[in-house]
Amino acid sequence: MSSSRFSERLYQAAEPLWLKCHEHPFLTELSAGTLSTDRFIYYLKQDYVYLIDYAKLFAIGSVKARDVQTMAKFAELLHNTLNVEMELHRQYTEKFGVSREQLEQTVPSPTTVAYTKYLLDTAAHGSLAEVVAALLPCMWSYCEIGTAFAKRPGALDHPLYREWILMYSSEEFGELTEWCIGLMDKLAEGLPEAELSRLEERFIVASKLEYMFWDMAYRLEEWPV
Ligand SMILES: Cc1ncc(C[n+]2csc(CCO)c2C)c(N)n1
Repeated sequence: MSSSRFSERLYQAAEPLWLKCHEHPFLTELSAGTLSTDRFIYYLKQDYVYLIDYAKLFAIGSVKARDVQTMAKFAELLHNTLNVEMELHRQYTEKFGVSREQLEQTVPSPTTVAYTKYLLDTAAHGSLAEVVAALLPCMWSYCEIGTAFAKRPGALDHPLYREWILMYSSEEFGELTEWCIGLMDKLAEGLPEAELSRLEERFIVASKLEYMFWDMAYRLEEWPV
């Protein structure tokens, strides 16, 4: 990756935050197969309602796109989120006796509200480039986590966490992430520094919210009142 690419600047700015995610006990325990199931179920339920809002971001990306190819790619991502990623969550939670209705009725925690509303605010008020900057850490960081975990000895042997790791380390998911990174670079081309730093801010805030999401799940966060 050439250093002139805007995505490289984003990566460097977010790297310390992403490393903190890799070191978070939720993820180190997940990759070691020792994460408690109550934490994992809590995460899946919160992530399910998170993904409902996140999917809307792809729909809005499709609306804001300037060409049919980009529209189609966002539609593919929307389809993938609703039917592949959320299906994994439905299958996982079914094993623990949580129905689809219960999943959909999950009360979003404070961190889930913060993250999803931040994304939807970007979609409502931002340019297509801002939307892509805000959604990219979610895809890119999961791709990095999935790929790193798949290489760890024994990580794929765990009967519960295997499917999760396989999904995020899959080739198809890697290609979708690469496409989003490429789109970010294309949209950033020729923009003035003031605009670029606005994009960087969206990317960094979303990266911080990614960290907070892992932490929320580990703490089984509840509303204080
Ligand atoms: C908090 C949180 N952040 C990122 C993802 C990962 N993710 C969300 S949408 C999407 C793209 C295609 O479905 C991916 C990879 C998640 N599940 N939950």
